[in-house]
Amino acid sequence: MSQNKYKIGYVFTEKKIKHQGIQQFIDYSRAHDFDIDAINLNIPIESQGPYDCIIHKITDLISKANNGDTEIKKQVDNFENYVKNNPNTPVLDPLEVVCKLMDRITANDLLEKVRKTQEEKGNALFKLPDYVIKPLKQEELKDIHFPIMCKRITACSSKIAHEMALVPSLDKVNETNKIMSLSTNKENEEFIIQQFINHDGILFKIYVYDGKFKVIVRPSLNNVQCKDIIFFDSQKIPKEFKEQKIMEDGVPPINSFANLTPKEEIERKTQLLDEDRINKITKDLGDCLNLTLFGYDVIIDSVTNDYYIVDVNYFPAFSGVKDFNEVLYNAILKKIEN
Ligand SMILES: Nc1ncnc2c1ncn2[C@@H]1O[C@H](COP(=O)(O)OP(=O)(O)OP(=O)(O)O)[C@@H](O)[C@H]1O
Ligand SMILES: O=P(O)(O)O[C@H]1[C@H](OP(=O)(O)O)[C@@H](OP(=O)(O)O)[C@@H](O)[C@@H](O)[C@@H]1OP(=O)(O)O
Ligand SMILES: [Mg+2]
Repeated sequence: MSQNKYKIGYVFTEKKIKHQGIQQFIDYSRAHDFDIDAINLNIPIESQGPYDCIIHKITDLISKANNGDTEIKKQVDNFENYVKNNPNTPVLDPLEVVCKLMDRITANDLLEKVRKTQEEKGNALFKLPDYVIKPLKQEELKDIHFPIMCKRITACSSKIAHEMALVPSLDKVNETNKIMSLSTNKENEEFIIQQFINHDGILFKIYVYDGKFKVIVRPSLNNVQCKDIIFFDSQKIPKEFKEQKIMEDGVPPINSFANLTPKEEIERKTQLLDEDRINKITKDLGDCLNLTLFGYDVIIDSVTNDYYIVDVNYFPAFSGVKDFNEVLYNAILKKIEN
């Protein structure tokens, strides 16, 4: 090993590693003189270090440990103890901040803090959809304005975190509860009941990496157009737009997601996104979150053109971000050398 090689340890799930981006980052780092390898959480980390820096998306394991998996809890404890006992080893990103994004209430509170500070300075650049935390019972939601999005409080790192429903009206609430409770068996589970904002089916994913950002335009849920509940897995929303197909009767097919949106409509909506405003929002969020890697989702209201942030994630996929490897590599170097 050459003298100036830094030793980097990582903790990512196999799913995350298989993502081209992460494997490419590991290859890039090795080619640029990092001695980078997976940390084995089943044996003492001390015996594998010392590390110059650790990178991770350990939320998956934390989520399983919190749900009672004792073997995985030992792995998480191993990691947490190492971090605690080696305070001079930089961790990208600090666990206590990353964990704040694991439930939608805490994440929303952080977003609200940023929104409020902007408002107090007379410069409110985004809104958050109103929400309440309630069980899915008709009698509990009598005063709510429909349509609503129903999301679980847990935000990430499990299948159920991404199961959600768009509920068009109060009379569909009990039926929604029946279906949502199939995967948890919790009849009285509380959900985030969030105002659905019509946004013409276009979502802007903002990937933030070491202060830089990249906007990716994605299909989203169409404006509410039917009386049925739409159950979906948020990780299975189409990630690309396809050519619009006109059916034989000349009418385009109705679809829950806007992946068939005509090019002109995507362009019209995309022109509404002001990069300068996104730059300012990104900076304010970055100052509050203090994370090297995160992402957030913006939609633009069809009627008012207001910007809404509907989600914030730690270490999203960064697909389509061309200089990701280089920027992350340099961010790690900066952490080590400062
Ligand atoms: N309040 C809302 N109004 C309109 N559309 C919404 C709203 N909230 C979410 N959506 C749509 O549903 C999608 C999934 O919601 P959200 O991002 O909260 O799920 P998630 O499971 O946290 O996603 P991720 O995979 O990014 O972690 C959003 O990307 C957006 O297309
Ligand atoms: O699976 P994908 O490539 O879509 O990546 C998703 C990522 O999964 P990963 O951790 O395996 O990367 C998700 O993490 P968890 O919420 O499940 O923890 C979440 O951050 C999504 O926002 C990412 O979607 P994207 O940012 O691309 O829309
Ligand atoms: Mg999202």
